[in-house]
Amino acid sequence: MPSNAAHQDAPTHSDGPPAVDAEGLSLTYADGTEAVRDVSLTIPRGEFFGFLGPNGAGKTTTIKLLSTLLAPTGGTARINGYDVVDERAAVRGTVGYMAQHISVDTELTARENLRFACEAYGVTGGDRIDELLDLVDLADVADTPAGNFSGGMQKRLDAAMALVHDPALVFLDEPTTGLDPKARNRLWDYFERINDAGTTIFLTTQYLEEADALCDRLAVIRDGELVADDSPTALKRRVGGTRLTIDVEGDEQAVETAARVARRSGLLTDEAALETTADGLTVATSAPGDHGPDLLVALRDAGVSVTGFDVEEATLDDVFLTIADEGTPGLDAETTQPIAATPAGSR
Ligand SMILES: Nc1ncnc2c1ncn2[C@@H]1O[C@H](COP(=O)(O)OP(=O)(O)OP(=O)(O)O)[C@@H](O)[C@H]1O
Repeated sequence: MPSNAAHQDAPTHSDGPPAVDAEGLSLTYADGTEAVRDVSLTIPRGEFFGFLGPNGAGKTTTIKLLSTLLAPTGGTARINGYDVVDERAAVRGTVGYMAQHISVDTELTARENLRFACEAYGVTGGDRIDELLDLVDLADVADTPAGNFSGGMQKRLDAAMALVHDPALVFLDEPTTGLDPKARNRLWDYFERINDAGTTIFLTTQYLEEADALCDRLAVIRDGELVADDSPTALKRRVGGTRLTIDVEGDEQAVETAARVARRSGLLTDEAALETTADGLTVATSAPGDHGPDLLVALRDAGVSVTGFDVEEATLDDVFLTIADEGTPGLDAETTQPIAATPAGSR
């Protein structure tokens, strides 16, 4: 536990005020760049929250505002109940920050790096170090210089260093960029373990697959403004959720017959979008279970011969691409600006 008195006020990570409660948060840099504009966001304790957006959208600036590294030029934010301007020390006692760039000292061993982080946070007692080494699977190499570690091991050590004071909320700024899939998967496990233990996680990532696998909720920022805020499933539903593809035997007329049967079957809910293709039909729907099998039976009963059937789940990539192509259909009624497709490149 941290020595910080403010943190000790919070009985457990799951109790108390929201982890993040921001209202109209804004930051304009000295050169006039409006990096964060009027961002309002509430993150309940214990949530695994994903913050997405293209390069330069304002993700890191938002994290810096929420972790008190920058002071807002507008709006307010409370972190675990503490104000980011008036109670900076208290906020810092309740948050951990894993920055984009690895901050481990490669000359020091894993244990020495953690000891150093403990000193920086004023944390006493060695138990926490062993616990963290175990948690990130570095106990066996605790006394090896971090310079001998792989990139993934250094990232794991870096993450452990952000946790020495047992923060209620941890910011992970693109923690897996540049790692191979195996190392990334290991870090995912670790982040899930931290979250399962009650720590709120605020993750920025360039990998939509990562956001999809880990996050309870996602917000998307573009040009400093929030343009979407929902669960991954809800975001996918809003761009069609699942796509059924049904191929039928015969010519254009057979396809038209199939479409007519499907429309009249009473099986398609209002939100389902049916389109004809050269080979048959596609149905974009958020409730595939309600349509698929019964629809096939209805077609067969009407004498339509089905030659192929496929079900494809929408991905977050579809969400991003749809937003880029069409503006922000259904994502946020008040939004006027589309966001770009998956951000590429790294710092
Ligand atoms: N110190 C600074 N002074 C002026 N402008 C800045 C400064 N830091 C960042 N910016 C600008 O603010 C905007 C938001 O930058 P920020 O780093 O928050 O974006 P980001 O979403 O984290 O991007 P990335 O994915 O590339 O890390 C960008 O236009 C960036 O160029």
